[in-house]
Amino acid sequence: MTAVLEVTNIRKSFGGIAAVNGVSFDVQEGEILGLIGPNGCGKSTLFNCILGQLSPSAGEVKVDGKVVTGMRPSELNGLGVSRTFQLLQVFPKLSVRENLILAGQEHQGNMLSRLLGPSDAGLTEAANQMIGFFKLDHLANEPAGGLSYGQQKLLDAAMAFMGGPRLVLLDEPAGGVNLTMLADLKDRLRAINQEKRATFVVIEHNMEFVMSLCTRVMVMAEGKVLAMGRPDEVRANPAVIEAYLGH
Ligand SMILES: Nc1ncnc2c1ncn2[C@@H]1O[C@H](COP(=O)(O)OP(=O)(O)OP(=O)(O)O)[C@@H](O)[C@H]1O
Repeated sequence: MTAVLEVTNIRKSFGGIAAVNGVSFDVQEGEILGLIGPNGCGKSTLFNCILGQLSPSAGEVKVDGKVVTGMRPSELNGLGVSRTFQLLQVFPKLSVRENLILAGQEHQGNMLSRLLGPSDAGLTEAANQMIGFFKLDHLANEPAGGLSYGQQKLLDAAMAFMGGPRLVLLDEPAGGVNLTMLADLKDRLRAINQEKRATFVVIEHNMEFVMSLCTRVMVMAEGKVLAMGRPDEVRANPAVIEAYLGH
């Protein structure tokens, strides 16, 4: 079976600092891989190297067996790779539905259809489905800026799933989200993973969220992989406890 994502020996240095120092892992179809580690250990840099925001100093990235190292984010979108950022990417003045339509257009990456096609690019139905799926029906016509922070994070996650991506990289989806919304977010991510067979990689500092959502967890420390395994294995790993969980 071919992995959806294969990362081999990725390195990225900034000046003299090796932010990512030889990281290899793969993610199988339908998996939810958690990526944890202390601040500054290289998680975001690794994401950015996989997603074309940064070009790695060395190493290779494959999606569905195809080498994509150094591809631009828009090209990766075309291959069904999507992401969220640590900071919200919603447009506050646009409604929830309009934000979803815009995200869908971006994933289509086709400027010509954006300019020449219908104004919703034929995406209203897909946006409505996503609104239903993420239980945002009562907010569909509200400007995103009027939503609570947790609701905006839910919308931000929903936007990454427009266009039915094969692989989604989520950067701190639970950051700053209150407990009630956290349960909703986890529930929705689980459901979309199961129903759409979407594969995720999730960077997250909320340990309870990661351990209960993910099928496997990778721990990074100082630019390297410290541990990889099922949540219970990682929790019990003495090196992980020493480097991270214990603090
Ligand atoms: N553009 C950059 N220029 C110089 N150094 C950088 C740059 N981006 C990241 N770094 C450095 O690379 C290292 C890894 O940072 P990175 O943001 O990837 O860590 P992280 O694990 O995502 O941290 P956090 O959990 O705080 O988001 C840090 O030492 C950081 O200061």
